[in-house]
Amino acid sequence: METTATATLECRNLTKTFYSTDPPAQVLNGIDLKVEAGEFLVVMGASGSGKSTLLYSISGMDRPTSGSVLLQGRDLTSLNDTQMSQVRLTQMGFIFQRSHFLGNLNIRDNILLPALKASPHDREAAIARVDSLMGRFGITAIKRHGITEASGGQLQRASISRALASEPAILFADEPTGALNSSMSKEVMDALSDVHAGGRTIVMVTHDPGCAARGDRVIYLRDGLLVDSRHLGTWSQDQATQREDELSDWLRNLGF
Ligand SMILES: Nc1ncnc2c1ncn2[C@@H]1O[C@H](COP(=O)(O)OP(=O)(O)OP(=O)(O)O)[C@@H](O)[C@H]1O
Repeated sequence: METTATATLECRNLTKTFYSTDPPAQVLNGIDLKVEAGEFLVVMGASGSGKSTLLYSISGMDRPTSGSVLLQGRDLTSLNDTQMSQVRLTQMGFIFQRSHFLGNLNIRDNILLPALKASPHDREAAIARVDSLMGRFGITAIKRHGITEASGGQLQRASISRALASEPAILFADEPTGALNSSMSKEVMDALSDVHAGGRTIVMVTHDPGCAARGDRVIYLRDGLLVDSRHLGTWSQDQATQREDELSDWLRNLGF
């Protein structure tokens, strides 16, 4: 039976200041957060509140100024760049608002590439995983297509397949539906709900209460501080509207 890799993620007193501006920009001002194994955590807040900076700081894409980040108990801030790259490659998956794919490779080879890099000695297994993921997310029919021949929703599902192909313990998503219309957005969120149901830890930044309603818990940032959070419990499609309405009320009260 397939076991899903999953991990806890914890940050303690996390700060981030960008010194490239004058005056320096203090963007994260001491964030304490624990994401449980298998949890789907959503990060919300007004534009500029520090959501992406938090995501980058806890996923090793950028280094925090101070504080610690523990992935399954291991402090990522103590790793050098090579060690951090290896953790990102083998234990983390990433999805962004716009997927970046190589134009000279078809969709399947784009998905396969990082999986082969993560486990170069296990080519057959990587191919089998990629084909299985493409089937699971409904994109097998376009596997030999070029990047320009896929819709935005298909590309984001390809992006999710690529992120999962190396069997990461945690998936980070930064506005994964930000560039999609509502039906494509639903396709992508259905795929993420499916990933979550499989037990993987997910941390997602979004502006959209409908997407946020998929999570187990939503945290709200203001000026680089975690000012409130809301537990939603397990997602169910039947309660989608109710969950979104409740979240929207909560967000309105927070001034969103
Ligand atoms: N590399 C950088 N150098 C200087 N300032 C930065 C840098 N990256 C982000 N910032 C600043 O940090 C603040 C927070 O940015 P961040 O992208 O984390 O916010 P956000 O909440 O994700 O916003 P949005 O919803 O608009 O994407 C902004 O004021 C931004 O200008």
